[in-house]
Amino acid sequence: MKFLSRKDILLLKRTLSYTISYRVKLFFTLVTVLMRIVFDIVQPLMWGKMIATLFEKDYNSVLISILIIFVLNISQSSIELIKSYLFTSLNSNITYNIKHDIYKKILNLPVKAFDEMRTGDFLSRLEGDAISIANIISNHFLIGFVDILKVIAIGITIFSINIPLSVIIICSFPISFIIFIKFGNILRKKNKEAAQLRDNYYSNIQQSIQGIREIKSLGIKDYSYKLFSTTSNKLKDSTINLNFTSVLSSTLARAMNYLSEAAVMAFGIFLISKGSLSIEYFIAFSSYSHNFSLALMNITKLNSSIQSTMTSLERSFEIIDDMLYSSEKFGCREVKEINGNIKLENVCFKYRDNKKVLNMINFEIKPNKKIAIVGSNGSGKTTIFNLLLRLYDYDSGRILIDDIDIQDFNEQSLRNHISVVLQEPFLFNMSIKDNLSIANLKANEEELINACRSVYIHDFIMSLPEGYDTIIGENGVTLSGGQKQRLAIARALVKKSKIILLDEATSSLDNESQLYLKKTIDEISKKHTVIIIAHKFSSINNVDEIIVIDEGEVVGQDSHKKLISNSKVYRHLYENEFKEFKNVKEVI
Ligand SMILES: Nc1ncnc2c1ncn2[C@@H]1O[C@H](COP(=O)(O)OP(=O)(O)OP(=O)(O)O)[C@@H](O)[C@H]1O
Repeated sequence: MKFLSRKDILLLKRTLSYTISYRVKLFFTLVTVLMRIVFDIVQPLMWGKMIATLFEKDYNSVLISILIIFVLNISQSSIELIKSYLFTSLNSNITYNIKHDIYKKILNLPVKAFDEMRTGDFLSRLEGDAISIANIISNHFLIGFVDILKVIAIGITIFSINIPLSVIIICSFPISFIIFIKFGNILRKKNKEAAQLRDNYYSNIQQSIQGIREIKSLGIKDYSYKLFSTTSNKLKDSTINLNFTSVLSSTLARAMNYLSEAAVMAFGIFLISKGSLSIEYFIAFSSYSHNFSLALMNITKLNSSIQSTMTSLERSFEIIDDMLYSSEKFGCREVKEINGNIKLENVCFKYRDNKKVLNMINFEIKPNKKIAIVGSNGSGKTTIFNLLLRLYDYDSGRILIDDIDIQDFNEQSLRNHISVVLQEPFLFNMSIKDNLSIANLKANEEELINACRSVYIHDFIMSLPEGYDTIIGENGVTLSGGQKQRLAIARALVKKSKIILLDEATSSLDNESQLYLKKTIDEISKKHTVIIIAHKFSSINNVDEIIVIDEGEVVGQDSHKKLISNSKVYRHLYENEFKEFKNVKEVI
């Protein structure tokens, strides 16, 4: 047998803290609950009284009783309506708050968390688990509290009517208690399994939607459908199994209740025949005994119900309370303006406990310079960007911007001064104007247009029917790769970032786009420090300097001319690209 552990109780306390902001609503909910209990006690007495007066042929009293029962029923329904509204409102508000807390934490999680967890895991916690927590409060705590009050109130009433009959009802309690304790552990385990299957299910859907182009072009729709069927089938079976187990435990406990209710009936009729119990009280008692054993059963079930939802609690609070990953930490220095000088001193970094990805990286980039980083695949170029953006924290060394350690910058300062433009930039499913101004809500129309002119995309935007108000589809599907990159650079300009990091698109750009991008980089580097991860040598012939990375180390920093004669690695990379180009020409 397993009861709630200390950790579980702490989690439940944390859950209860969500009701604090709704204490007025909670108070009125409890008032309606108390009123409902009063009705539950008065009504059976009225029925008993009515039937007793019917036997006595006192029709006036029968009519009065019917009227009272009618008024009671109407009042009870009205109270029930208010109670339902309050319950739903409490439940929805708490779910809303929990979801907010989870979402806020997700935004503050380090990027490492997203490397290790799947998007579906987050969705599953945000959707499935948050709702379960709110259910714990309304369905378990509140209804549990109601049942305790019911047991006390009805218990006092039935014991005052007849003690032996009341003892018979109570006899079923220990057995149903054992049933629920046993099932509680099983349900907790089954719930954990269901939560994992729900994670898989959400991850699978998210991957399929995100990778729909690959699924279609690879011709693997059947495979994707099969994967979906398998995960959703497993989730369906697990949900059916979970619900069946839950209903089975209630049914077994109910069977015990029916047994005690039958015993009450038999013994009650025996007492009536002996003249030691009136019909009026017997009728009232029968109704009480049903309500009483139902409430008693719910109390005994409380442990197993809570056990079964503990998994959701654990999973949600793992995120909310930073138990899986601590939130990102930034310095508190607000740096308003920077010149754009970047210095890396002895920087070492590894992603996990594997080999070093960057080893003793040292270089300096002066303000308003245009620098290219080159190196073979996996040499660590993107990782340098990741560290500059503080998406990951380096293990040793220092990164300085204008001689200030980037760990001292507060989040806003760092994010404002550095922008990154990825190979496939993410554009939001909204107008071009909104996509630009999302980075700086204070920017006026002129600033947006100037930014677009600098990246040579203004004329293209104006050629669109809706101009700057044109909605671009999710991920900017209506734009070409080059247009997306230029728009993303314009966004960085609107943001007024002094440092722009650009991961050049490898092969997706046509010649015209490449030319525009080159012109864009020339233009923006007059006022910004620009670092480009270059995948093609053709695009770096007019940069100020080139940094060569090899297996996580800087093996050269100079102009193209000097590197060609001094750096073996650079020469090798250059010749390789030239060789590939020649091979392609030969094939053509
Ligand atoms: N999130 C990550 N978790 C673990 N290892 C990673 C992660 N990102 C990159 N790596 C590893 O770090 C190394 C450097 O990767 P990085 O992306 O910085 O290389 P790159 O030079 O930008 O490569 P490419 O030219 O192919 O884009 C690689 O071995 C890669 O497998």
